[in-house]
Amino acid sequence: MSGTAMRADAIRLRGLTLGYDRHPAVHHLDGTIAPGDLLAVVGPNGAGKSTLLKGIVGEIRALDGTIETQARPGAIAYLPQAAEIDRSFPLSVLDLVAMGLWRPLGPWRSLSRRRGRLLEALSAVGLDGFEDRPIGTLSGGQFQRALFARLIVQDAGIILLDEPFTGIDERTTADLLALIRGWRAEGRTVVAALHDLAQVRAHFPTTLVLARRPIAWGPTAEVLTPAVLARALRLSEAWDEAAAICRHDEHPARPPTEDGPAPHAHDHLDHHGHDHAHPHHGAVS
Ligand SMILES: Nc1ncnc2c1ncn2[C@@H]1O[C@H](COP(=O)(O)OP(=O)(O)OP(=O)(O)O)[C@@H](O)[C@H]1O
Repeated sequence: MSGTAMRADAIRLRGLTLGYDRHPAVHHLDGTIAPGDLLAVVGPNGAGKSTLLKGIVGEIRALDGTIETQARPGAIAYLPQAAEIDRSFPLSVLDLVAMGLWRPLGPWRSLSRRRGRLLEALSAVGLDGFEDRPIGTLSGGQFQRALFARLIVQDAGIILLDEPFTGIDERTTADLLALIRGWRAEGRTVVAALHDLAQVRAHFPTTLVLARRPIAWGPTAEVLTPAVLARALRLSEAWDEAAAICRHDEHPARPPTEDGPAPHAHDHLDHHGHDHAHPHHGAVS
């Protein structure tokens, strides 16, 4: 980690639809993730949280709309859900952390001159002396610490975390949350998909509630209300998995912008909800 102040770039979502095989998983996303924000993305299972993070990092392409950021390639770091990471690969902890340097150095450059920086990152996550351990021998918490060390050496302005604390013990979670606070203090933007709402309330100043589309986005205390959460659950349950893509002019919503968030955006139900307020379902050709 450079330790110096960073100027992360804003991430602008405009009429964004993301999905798989032409079926939207999340749609009608409009808004701006401000530089230096610490944003929690919450919502029921299957609400589209992981899909949004994958869209921002460029792992999947937008089916409609755009994601705009001035961030250069490599300036966005991404921690996938633990279940998506193969730990059987025969890597040492140091090799794993060194993968954070691939973008700037390329995979075959000598790491010997960087060893100090890698060891420093391991020390920052409480893994002193673990550098030669095969990753398959680490506990879940230790492995997550090693992945955070990889994020540290990646030194990105924007950091996306997909359920970073699921299945992780309290002590490790507290240590990793402290690292995240440090990243924010350095001016980095952090976006995390999370399930623990108490944790969100305690540590994340801004929240986006997703239920296949944004239900609310703004200051956490204003957004995480029982009414918003009930609505997210209801809309998520009513989602039609086989739906095609909507035209983006079907959903005039007041998005959060740099001028100020819209914590109660989307005060209408759509065709995926119960009242079928938008009966058309035009596929985008
Ligand atoms: N690779 C894929 N191929 C097809 N559909 C997918 C794929 N990945 C996710 N989906 C679908 O997209 C929808 C949104 O899934 P996503 O993983 O983004 O939700 P989530 O909010 O992260 O859920 P969870 O909290 O359970 O992790 C779901 O219906 C899911 O089945």
